[in-house]
Amino acid sequence: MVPSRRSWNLGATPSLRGLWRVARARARERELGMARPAPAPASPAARPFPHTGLGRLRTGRGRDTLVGRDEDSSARVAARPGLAQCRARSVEWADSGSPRKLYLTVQGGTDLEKHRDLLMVENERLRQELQCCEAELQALRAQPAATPCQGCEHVQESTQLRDKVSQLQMEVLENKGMLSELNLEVQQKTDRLAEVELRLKDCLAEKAQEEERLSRRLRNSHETIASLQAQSPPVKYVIKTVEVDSSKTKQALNESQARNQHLQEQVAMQRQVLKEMEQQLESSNQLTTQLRSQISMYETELERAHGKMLEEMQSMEEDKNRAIEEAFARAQVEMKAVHENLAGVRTNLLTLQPALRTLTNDYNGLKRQVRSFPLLLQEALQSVKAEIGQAIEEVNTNNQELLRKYRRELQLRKKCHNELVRLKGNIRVIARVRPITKEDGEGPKAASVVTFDPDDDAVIHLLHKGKPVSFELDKVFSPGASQQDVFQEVQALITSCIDGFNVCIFAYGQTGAGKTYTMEGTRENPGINQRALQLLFSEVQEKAADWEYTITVSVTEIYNEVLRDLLGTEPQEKLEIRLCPDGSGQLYVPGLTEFQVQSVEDINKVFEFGHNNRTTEFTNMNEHSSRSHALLIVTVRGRDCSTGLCTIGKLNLVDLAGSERVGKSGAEGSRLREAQHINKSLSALGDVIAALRSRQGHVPFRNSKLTYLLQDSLNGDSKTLMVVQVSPVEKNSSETLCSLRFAERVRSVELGPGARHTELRSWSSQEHLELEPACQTPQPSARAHSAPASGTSSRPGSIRRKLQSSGKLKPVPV
Ligand SMILES: Nc1ncnc2c1ncn2[C@@H]1O[C@H](COP(=O)(O)OP(=O)(O)OP(=O)(O)O)[C@@H](O)[C@H]1O
Repeated sequence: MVPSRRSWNLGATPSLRGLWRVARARARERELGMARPAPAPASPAARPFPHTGLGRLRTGRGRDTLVGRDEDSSARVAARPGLAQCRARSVEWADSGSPRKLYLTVQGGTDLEKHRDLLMVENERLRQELQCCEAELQALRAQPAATPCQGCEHVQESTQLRDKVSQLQMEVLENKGMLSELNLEVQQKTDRLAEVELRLKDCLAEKAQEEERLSRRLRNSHETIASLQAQSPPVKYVIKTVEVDSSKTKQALNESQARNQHLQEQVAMQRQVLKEMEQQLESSNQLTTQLRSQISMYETELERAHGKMLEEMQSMEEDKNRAIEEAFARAQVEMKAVHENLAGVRTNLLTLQPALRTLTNDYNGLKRQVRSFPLLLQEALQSVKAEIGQAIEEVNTNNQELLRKYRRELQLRKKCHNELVRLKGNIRVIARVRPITKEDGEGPKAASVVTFDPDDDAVIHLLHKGKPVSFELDKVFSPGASQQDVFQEVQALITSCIDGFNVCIFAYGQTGAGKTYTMEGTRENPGINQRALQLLFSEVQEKAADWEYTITVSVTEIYNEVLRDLLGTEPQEKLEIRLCPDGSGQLYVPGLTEFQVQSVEDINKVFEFGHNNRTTEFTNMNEHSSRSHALLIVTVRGRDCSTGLCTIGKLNLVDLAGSERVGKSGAEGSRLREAQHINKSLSALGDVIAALRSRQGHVPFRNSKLTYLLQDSLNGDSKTLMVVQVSPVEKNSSETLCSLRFAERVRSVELGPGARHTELRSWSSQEHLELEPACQTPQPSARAHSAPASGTSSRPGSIRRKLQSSGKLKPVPV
């Protein structure tokens, strides 16, 4: 009979140690518990294997081998092809030199053992399959890396496949771990089973020995009893002994039976344990089956992935080939075209060569020219420069000449115009644009919309709502003009007052446009009023050798259509404008205070006093808005000492109240009433101007106190000048437009040439004055005196008389 050899991979040394431990424990039990002689001790290598009772253990060269002989299982084993197959594999595997392999050949074996063997072999097979899978995986992993990438999509898919493969690999690794755990478990169970089997066999052997011993003793006893019964007298004694022996034997028998019982119980228990273990093995089997199915699933997955990858690679390869073919075809076509072009170019080259030669010659000629060109150019430039310089000089000279002529013409034109104006008696109108102040605010609304003509100082341009509008007046002063500049323009008019002319200068414009600044000015920078009086003083002083002059001053205001005396002791008192009863048609204001001024200090005091009494308010447009029309009336009386010629001139300096749009200024209550009065009187002024312009028979002077008081200045023999004040900012452009339009209308009004008021009589002759019939006007009150709006040859006497009677001809401290 051919000995069959079953082999297991017992895995590790602990399994052997466990077996030896069990064997030792059994021996110790026998020694101590059973008090039976233990089997002869043997070295682990030479000791017979307790479970099989066969074989010996050899250890060497990194592997443990247990060798024995199986005498009866070869037929059974051979009946299992799986086992036969796996045995072949195991041998093969062992030959590969893997360490720690044990080959155990046993005699016989239970079904359980066979089953266990199968499991182990199956485990082994699975492990080997796993290894194969790993190897395949490695190969698959290596393959895509070597494949050239031909497109982003393929790369992505191959990356996905790689991921999938690595995932599968991970799963295989996990399964491997599980399998090795399972192996371990199977190993442990096998150990335990072997241990239990050992114990069971020991027990059975002990029981058989005991039974044999007892039956031998019983047999002996029976023999002894029979021999004793054959003897006569001592039989009794022997019987007795036998009885004694028999009871002892019985006791031993009982004990043996009890022990037997106990051992049988133990065997039953062990069987139970075995059963449980079988069940556990069963479940292990199931688990193994599951794992196998999983592995096969993974394999399928792997195969599919591999197949897909191969397909991908195939398609990529095809794409690559196709692209190469297309590129090749294209390149061929292009090459063909290039060849054709080349042929054409060659032909051209052949024809172009003569032309090239000509061109080269031309080029060389040009090169020579270019080389000499800078020199030529420099020469030409120099001559041109010289010519240009000369021309510029000529033009400049011409320009200068033209400019000079133009300016002279302009002056001449102006002079002629002024003369014309003087002859025609037009009202002269000048405009003054104030600078932008911080009260104007900031932003686009506070931007300037007024521009000037650099060549003509009589023109002003206004940008109103995006449209440019131009105005021509007699003179325009820009914001940079000083008080002195403005005064220079009017001083000729003022000095004519010394010669006996009536002069009226009034400032007109919207509130906050700078009327008061122009007329009164500031303490440091006085306006027309103060400068006019200073000029008059200096002029009369110059003429002092030949002329005697007296200068008197009255200050009045029209507030809410009420005329008030600002130098009087009772400024609230209402004054009236009356017609001179002399029938001359002249006007005078009874009760108006008149101060004779002899020095600049006197003037300052008068102004201060008058200023303090003037009605001003805060408005949205101006912090100190003049709410009234203010009039400074300066009367200059002169007498030529040699001829006795008397002159009387009157200077009316009027600071009109500012027109304002009620809504814009935010006026209400008494302020609203003020504004309404101001606007009413200004519109009355407009009506008067319109009537004068259109030469109407009736001019509505009496419609307001203002026009009534200015009647003499606007109608008749006065020289009148209007200063129209302009705010430059955008938000006031509407008011500026109105003011400038009004100024243009005023400018076109012809009043007729001014008349000089002279008389050959002595101002100092009281009697003469008393005898003057024209001046015999009734005195309205003890202190009331007139300040006629204009003088005539008959008026000076009456004025003087009135002043003398009031005692105010002398300077009065203010
Ligand atoms: N030419 C100028 N240079 C410097 N500041 C000026 C000039 N003109 C006007 N201003 C300033 O503008 C402000 C308004 O001027 P002003 O009071 O003279 O206006 P107004 O026309 O008299 O106003 P209202 O009619 O309300 O009395 C003042 O603060 C004044 O100092």
